Amino acid sequence: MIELEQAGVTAYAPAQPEERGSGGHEQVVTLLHPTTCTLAERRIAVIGANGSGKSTLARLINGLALPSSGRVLVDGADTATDGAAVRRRVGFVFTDPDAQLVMPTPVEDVALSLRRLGLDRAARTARARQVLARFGLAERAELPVSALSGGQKQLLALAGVLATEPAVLVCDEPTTLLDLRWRRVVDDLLDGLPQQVLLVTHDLEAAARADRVLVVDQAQVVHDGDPEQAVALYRDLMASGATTG
Ligand SMILES: Nc1ncnc2c1ncn2[C@@H]1O[C@H](COP(=O)(O)OP(=O)(O)OP(=O)(O)O)[C@@H](O)[C@H]1O
Repeated sequence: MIELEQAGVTAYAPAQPEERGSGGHEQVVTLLHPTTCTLAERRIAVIGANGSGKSTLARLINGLALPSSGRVLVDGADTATDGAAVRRRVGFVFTDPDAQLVMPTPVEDVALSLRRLGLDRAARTARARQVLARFGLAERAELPVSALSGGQKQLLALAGVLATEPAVLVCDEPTTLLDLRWRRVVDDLLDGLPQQVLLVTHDLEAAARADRVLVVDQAQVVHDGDPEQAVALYRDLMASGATTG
């Protein structure tokens, strides 16, 4: 269970160039206004305009971003004071798989993720191969990661995160870089997972399949609940053209 209790995020932004000469100071900007919600549904989607605060909300959940006010709990563990426990529970998949693939080959990359399970090297490698097979990557286990297609890299990034069997999976636009075929593969995979999944997405079809949808607009959660209403509100916001990050 994910709990946000008045969790808000602010950051310091540099003064605008025209203000610097006249002694302009850094400004505090709000990336997410204080937000309270308890997320227990199995499939949760977060939608909203570019720059609205979706990634900030997602990053709060595994402690990649810490709240400037309030707190965030995952199964009772506070992201600010118990970050290691939170990261063991919450896997995070980035939009760009290159941001998280660090080893030369797929098998080594997945084996690296498995390190914290306390397995020895041979067991890690054997387990990594099993995981890769599940993701249709068995034949590519020893290829250079750079030789994989974008879709295969995204699957590999997902494989590495899911290999550690997190209780919660947070995905920040995991299909944005993919063609329709690979998007379907990843969508099907995410839909079939037993874990709780929080998906940040611009894909309204994927959002409509969720149990609960949060719409973020101008650093604020402006809708939390029914997927159909959420998608309609998002379309209205886009049509009005008033939305900015
Ligand atoms: N450290 C920071 N300092 C200042 N502004 C920031 C910082 N981090 C993010 N922002 C700004 O906060 C806003 C929200 O960013 P966020 O990444 O959460 O948006 P998003 O809804 O995920 O957008 P997108 O759909 O484009 O990925 C953006 O305008 C971004 O530029």
